[in-house]
Amino acid sequence: MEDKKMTVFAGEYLAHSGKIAIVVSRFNEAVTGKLLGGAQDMLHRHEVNDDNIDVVWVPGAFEISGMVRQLLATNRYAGVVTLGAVIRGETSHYDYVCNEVAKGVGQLALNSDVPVVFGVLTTDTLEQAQQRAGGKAGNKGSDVAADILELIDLHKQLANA
Ligand SMILES: Nc1c(NC[C@H](O)[C@H](O)[C@H](O)CO)[nH]c(=O)[nH]c1=O
Ligand SMILES: CC(=O)[C@@H](O)COP(=O)(O)O
Repeated sequence: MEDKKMTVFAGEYLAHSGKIAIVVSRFNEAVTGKLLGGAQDMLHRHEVNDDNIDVVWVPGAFEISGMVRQLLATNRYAGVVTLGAVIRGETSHYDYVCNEVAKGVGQLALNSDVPVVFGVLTTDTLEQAQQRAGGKAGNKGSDVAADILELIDLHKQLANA
């Protein structure tokens, strides 16, 4: 998949303006680990080095929102990436987890001056998740890492307007 054209200044900007946090859930780690790798690879390719990337693991997608809230409160980050994989099981638990993580991350993104992106897979099957974590449907982690860089760029432009 061709990379979206990005402003390479992001790496330089981050060096002076903050870091990027990646909150990733451990549940379905075989999938979320690949999302993380995709996100890190995308950031590296846009000159964001590991000194400016903080990776925070949480048990499951339900815990992502609370951790994002804590990280935003530090005022240390120029952007926050969330990564997870919620895969439907036998019960309605899937629906509750999906609803809460989507609602929580959405509210945080809406109420924060720092961009927050949603990279949590919500799939019916493991195969669907695998396809979106480096399979034939691409890598959602890579996609949202590109999105956070674009948003950081936009926020910088707004701040300088
Ligand atoms: N079933 C999945 C979960 N469930 C766990 C919750 O996210 C949470 O960690 C637990 O309820 C304790 O609060 N989490 C996922 O990320 N993906 C799933 O498929
Ligand atoms: C998304 C979930 O919580 C799900 O994986 C749990 O599986 P089950 O509904 O079979 O308990």
